[in-house]
Order: sequence, then C-alpha cells, then structure tokens
Amino acid sequence: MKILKSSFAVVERRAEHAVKFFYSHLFWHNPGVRALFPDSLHEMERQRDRLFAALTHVIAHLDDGTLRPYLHDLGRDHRKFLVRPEHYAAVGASLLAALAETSGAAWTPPVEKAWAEAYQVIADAMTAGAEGSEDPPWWDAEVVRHLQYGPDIGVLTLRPHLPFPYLPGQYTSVSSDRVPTTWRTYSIGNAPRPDGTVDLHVSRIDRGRLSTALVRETRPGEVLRLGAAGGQLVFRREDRPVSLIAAGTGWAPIRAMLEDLAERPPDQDVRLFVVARDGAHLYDRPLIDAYAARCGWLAVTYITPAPGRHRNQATDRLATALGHRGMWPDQDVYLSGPPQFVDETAHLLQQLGARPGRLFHDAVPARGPEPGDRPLGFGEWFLNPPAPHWHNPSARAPRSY
Ligand SMILES: NC(=O)C1=CN([C@@H]2O[C@H](COP(=O)(O)OP(=O)(O)OC[C@H]3O[C@@H](n4cnc5c(N)ncnc54)[C@H](O)[C@@H]3O)[C@@H](O)[C@H]2O)C=CC1
Repeated sequence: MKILKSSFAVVERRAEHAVKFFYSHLFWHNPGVRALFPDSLHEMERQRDRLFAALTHVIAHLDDGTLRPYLHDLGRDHRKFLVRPEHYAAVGASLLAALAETSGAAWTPPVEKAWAEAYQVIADAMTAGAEGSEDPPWWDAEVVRHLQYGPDIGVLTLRPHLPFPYLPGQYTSVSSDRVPTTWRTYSIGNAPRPDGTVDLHVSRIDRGRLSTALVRETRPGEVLRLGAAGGQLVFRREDRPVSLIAAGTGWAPIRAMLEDLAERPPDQDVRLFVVARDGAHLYDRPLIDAYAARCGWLAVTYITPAPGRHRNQATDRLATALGHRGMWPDQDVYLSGPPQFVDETAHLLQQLGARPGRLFHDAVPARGPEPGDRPLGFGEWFLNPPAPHWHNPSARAPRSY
C-alpha cells in the first residue's frame, strides 16, 4: 500500500502528462478502443480528467473495505460503455506504461510489481461485477412523449423495454445515438407508474450536445439508453417536519417524491420551495397548485427574481424565505438544483441550524460544458483534484421495489 501511495504522489505531480501518455498509448496499441471514447475533443478532455479522478479515488481508498464492492458495482455499470473483458488487459498495459514513463527513476521493479498487482485486483473485481450482474448492461427506452416548455426545457416520457427499478428521487444516466458515447445523468421526474414509463426533465445547456439533442431534436419513437438508477435523494419517513427545495429542473426528483407522498401521505408537514429563473420556468406550476389544494400537509412557496434582476437573485430571495421559516435543527431537508445553488443553500441552511445529517442532496458535478470551460491545468490538479464522477454505482434501488 505504502509503495503505491508514495509512487502515486510522484505521478500526481505530472498528472496531465501521465494521462495524455496513457491515452496515446492505449489508442496507438488498440485502435479499436478509440471508438468507445467520445469523439469531441472537449468531451475527451473531460474524460481524461475523470480517469485520473477515479484513479485518485481508488488509491485514496486502498485500505478501505468498501473499495472492492465499489469496484464490483463499477464493473457492472461499465458494461453500458461497451467495455469487454479484454479491454481490462489493454488498459492495464497502458496504465503501467504511463506510470513508468511519468515516474522516471522512481519506477523500480518493486514499484512496478506493486502496481501490476493492484491493477489486477481492480480489473478482477470489475470483471467479476460485470459477469455476475443480472441486470442488462443498459435499458433501451422508447420516447413516447416530448413536451417542450419554451426553447430550453423539455420533458421526455420514456418507456423502458424491460422493467426499470428505481426509487422516487433517484437519477439515471442517459445516452442517445444522436451523440454517441456521451452519457449524462438526469433525475427521474415521477414516482414509479403502473405502465413503467419514466419522465426526464432536461434543461438545455449552451454547447451541451446531449441536452440540446434531447430538448430540441429527439422525437417520439426514438430509443434512448438508460443506465441503472442510483442516488441517495430518497424520502426518509421520519417524525420530523420536512422542507423540499427545488431550483430549475432540479424540480424533477422533488416531483417524484411528492407524487409518492401524495399516494402515501406523510404524518408531518411538508413545505415546498420552488425556485426558478422566471415565471415561465415554473413549468409545472399548475400541477403543484393542484397538489397544494388537495394535500393538507403541503404548503408551497414559489420564488423568482425581482423584475429585471439576474436569475440568481432568486437564490437571495430564497435565503430570506428560509431565514423566516425557522425550526431548521428539527427538520429533514431535501435539496435539488444547479450545483452551486445546492452548495450555497446547504451552507446557508447549516448556518441557520440545519443538521448536516438531515440535509439530503445529490453530489451534483459542475454542469458542463460551459463556454470557457477547459481541462484543468497541473496547478489546479495539484491543489484541488476534482471529485470522481458523481454517479455512485453502489447506490442502486433495491430490486424488490
Ligand atoms: N438531483 C439534483 O440535484 C438535480 C440537479 N439538477 C441540476 O439542476 C440544474 C437545472 O438547471 P436549470 O433548470 O437550467 O436551472 P436555472 O439555471 O434556471 O437555475 C434555477 C435557479 O437556480 C439558482 N441558481 C442557478 N445557478 C446558480 C448559481 N450559480 N448560484 C446560485 N444560485 C443559482 C437561481 O436561483 C436560478 O433562478 C442543472 O444544473 C442540473 O444538473 C437537475 C435535476 C436534479
């Protein structure tokens, strides 16, 4: 363990070089593998960052008993990327070559042996996870309805071809043939229905190829691919008041929870805050009003910016409303929305007294690609290595749901 950690510290200082070398080596020696990776340069750069983040995560958790189950689940979920057993050997060879090249004189026979063994443990666990899974590698899902709210929001209803298990509040990853090899996570916007259909609420991002394809181009009859559902944003039935806080299409998982609560009403009061950049973006307001009228336990506060103000001023207005609500130490709070919104609001709630263990939200990655986005430079890497991809493969819905 020690040998790996100190060797990785050397490599980490030259992370950018190591990762570039790794991919060049992999694609040069295995030209067929290139097709499994994104063709856009920008996506590929994000992919590079992800690989190193994943490696950092594994090294950091080498002594941790949770690593093996994590790798197991990761292997199971990698089947949707068309990863086959022989790819593990190819990746291992290129990884060792990149580590050797980057380590220079620090690459000694004992270091090489330690890395080769560690990689084998990783590859074996992932392969076993892939082979042992009873789930399909992905779920084909036909688009049966496409609702558009203005130019940038689409709600797609999909019918998976096989039963698709999930809990209200969870997310899935999505891919379309329109943007091959790109997968993005979207929360599911409804509680499980008898017909098995699921809704995705998609907010289009400038230069976001998949979100643009989903909102503006995808039509009924098309088939998308879904990865297994996951995520911890699921309702806990505790004897405490609840606040649900949703911003933008972060409304989707909150809606799923609310649908479920309407079916099986809670004993406690629920306050829903719905934040949007303007009135037109409160696209589900009629439905929310109907719930508020029907459910005695539900109260709703809508928040938009003051006229003429920037969209994010709604977050300042939310802060004021949260300050007035009070009782934070005694509540469970569910938060969903843009990553910075979630971070800021979680921070504020803690300042207001909310308990961290009663604050629930997904670890949403920065939305990308944004204009001006670029891969991380070495300095940024070193000072602030990015977190691994937010999709936690171990957070599956129980199959019995
Ligand atoms: N489980 C989750 O947490 C989910 C998260 N999302 C995320 O929610 C976002 C939805 O995007 P849109 O609908 O276009 O939202 P949006 O850009 O219209 O933002 C809605 C509101 O969020 C607040 N906000 C946005 N950016 C902010 C910032 N940087 N700082 C402070 N407040 C900010 C503002 O009050 C804004 O009016 C996406 O980033 C998506 O990834 C979506 C679904 C589920």
